Amino acid sequence: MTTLFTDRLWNRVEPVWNSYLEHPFVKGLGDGTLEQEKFKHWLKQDYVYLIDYARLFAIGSSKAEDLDKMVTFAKLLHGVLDVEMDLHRNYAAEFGISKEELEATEASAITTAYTSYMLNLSQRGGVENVVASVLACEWSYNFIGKSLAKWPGALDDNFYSSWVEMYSSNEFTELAEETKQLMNQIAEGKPEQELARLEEIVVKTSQFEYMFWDMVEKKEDWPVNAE
Ligand SMILES: Cc1ncc(C[n+]2csc(CCO)c2C)c(N)n1
Repeated sequence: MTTLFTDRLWNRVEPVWNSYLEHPFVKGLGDGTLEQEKFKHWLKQDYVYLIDYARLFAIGSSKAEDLDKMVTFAKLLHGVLDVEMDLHRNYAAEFGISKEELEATEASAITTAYTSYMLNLSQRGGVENVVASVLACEWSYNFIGKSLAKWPGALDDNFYSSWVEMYSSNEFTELAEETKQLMNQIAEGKPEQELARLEEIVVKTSQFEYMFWDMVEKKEDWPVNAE
């Protein structure tokens, strides 16, 4: 039996992703104790992150070599803009933050570095770079959601239960599975050197995911106030 490329990736990223579950921000989401000011920082930074993230799918759609892949990217694009970002808009409304205010958030240093890394790779390469760039984000949130959903009380009604519900939902599991399948299709027949290069992208984006959790935990923006 041949191993899937995503199984090989899993072996590399598992230790990094397990570290997310030990991170105070993620633990706070799971046990419902996360400080709301920290969550607000995540909400705003993640909103502007998702705007650039959505562009990645648009790039993927334009670079797709067949209609099937074009449709997959378009579906993923819709998933970000109309499903995932609705979660953010709903939470923002509870905080009294408008859509416009969310959208006007200035991206922090880490948000900028992370989205610029993915956009640069996706603009330079073909669909393989796009899929390698988006994979860890989607799959790791689903991994976190499903892990937290097993924690006692995580799905009981608390401020963060809809977060856990959304990222562990069947709909998001399917989106992550679809992206994994796409990665496996694209990896098929590629030489080892190319597979190793794509693997590095998934490892780096997984590291960026950790940095993002840490940035929101510390409510970081930019290191020096230049107002
Ligand atoms: C920093 C950061 N990383 C990953 C996600 C999760 N995510 C991004 S796109 C997508 C799939 C379709 O919307 C998912 C699950 C996030 N929100 N923020």
